[in-house]
Amino acid sequence: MPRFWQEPAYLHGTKPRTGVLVVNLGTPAAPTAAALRPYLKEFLSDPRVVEIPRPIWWLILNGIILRTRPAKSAAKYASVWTDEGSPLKAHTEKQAKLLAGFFVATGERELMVSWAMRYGQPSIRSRLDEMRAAGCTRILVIPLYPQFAASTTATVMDEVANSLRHWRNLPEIRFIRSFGDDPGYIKALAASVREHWQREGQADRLVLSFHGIPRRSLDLGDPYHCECYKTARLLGEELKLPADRLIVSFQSRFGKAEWLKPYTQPTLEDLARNGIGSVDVMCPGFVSDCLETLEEINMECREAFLHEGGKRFSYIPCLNERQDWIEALKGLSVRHMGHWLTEAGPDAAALAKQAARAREIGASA
Ligand SMILES: C=CC1=C(C)c2cc3[nH]c(cc4nc(cc5[nH]c(cc1n2)c(C)c5CCC(=O)O)C(CCC(=O)O)=C4C)c(C)c3C=C
Ligand SMILES: [Fe+2]
Ligand SMILES: [Fe+2]
Repeated sequence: MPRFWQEPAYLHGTKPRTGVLVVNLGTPAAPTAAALRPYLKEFLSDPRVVEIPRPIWWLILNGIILRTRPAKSAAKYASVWTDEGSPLKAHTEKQAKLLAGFFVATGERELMVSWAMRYGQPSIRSRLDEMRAAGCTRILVIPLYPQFAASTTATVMDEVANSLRHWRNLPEIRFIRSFGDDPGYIKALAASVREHWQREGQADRLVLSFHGIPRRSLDLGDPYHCECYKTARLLGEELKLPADRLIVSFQSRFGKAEWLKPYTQPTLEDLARNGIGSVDVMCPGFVSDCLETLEEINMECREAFLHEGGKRFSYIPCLNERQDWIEALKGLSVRHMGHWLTEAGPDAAALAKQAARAREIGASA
């Protein structure tokens, strides 16, 4: 009988390899209209991102948006592009490498840490394939969105499931659903605010600007809005900041429909008009600086605030490569991996039996 079956190492009692995949939104390959078009097409074709019925949305997307937006967005991307490429990509890659370093430092050498983008490259599917080739039988997926939204976190879950449709022998999979109330994440945010205050002094208001979603998503039950407010409350408590000094707003409105309010830019303009001279602005819904923070907040919103009479606009960067944040990410990963770090695969015995049976009947396991 030909030996067309193969026993993987984990059937012989070796601890299975575990993969940790951090995933961010995605970004164009270059700050050009030609690179923006396929990125925006993939992103905005996702029915979780734009919920307008398909024939109508297809016409709007292809007939209007993909003709006009790529050039406009490319100019914005060009204003924040770095020698390392897109800021979002550069930060995500560094965060994954630092996380891997933390695991090596604490002796978890069997862990494979990788990063992917939900839209664009490197794709989730290609990274999962690499993990399979490396022998990972357990995979923890960490969408880098602190607050859950169907248009972000759930799309990562969709894409992981889609990718696994092409596998036969599936790994164990876990997702970190959200971490907007994780004490490590909140403490890292609070530390970055305190350090900023020490350097630059405290402004009249601390504005927390989160990425928006359509108002309709909230009405249909999306928990994102509540999770943003929870993060804001916990951060305010950690900073012992009186409630009237803290303002929550939502940025990056897309399209004509109503989105979560209050909108960030009009909020900042109102503050300036009402005599609030200085603001500290931070974006806790993004763990990596990107177009939406560096250009929309630190350029467009800064200009709008100063134009309306504001005196000092101070942007507090995202957590990026802060050590306390990477430690928080490690803590989150370890808690979610649970017994994976200490026990052999729970189904190793069952798989061994299955392989023996397959050998008996001459089938492929
Ligand atoms: C942090 C969470 C995010 C949510 C929620 C979100 C929802 C959402 N976004 C769009 C449309 C666009 N977003 C764009 C950029 C962008 N969005 C996020 C994060 C969230 N989006 C990030 C991190 C980025 C920056 C990417 C980068 O490369 O730096 C863009 C592209 C830029 C542009 O043309 O303006 C669009 C478009 C929708 C429709 C939506 C929810 C329904
Ligand atoms: Fe977005
Ligand atoms: Fe934007």
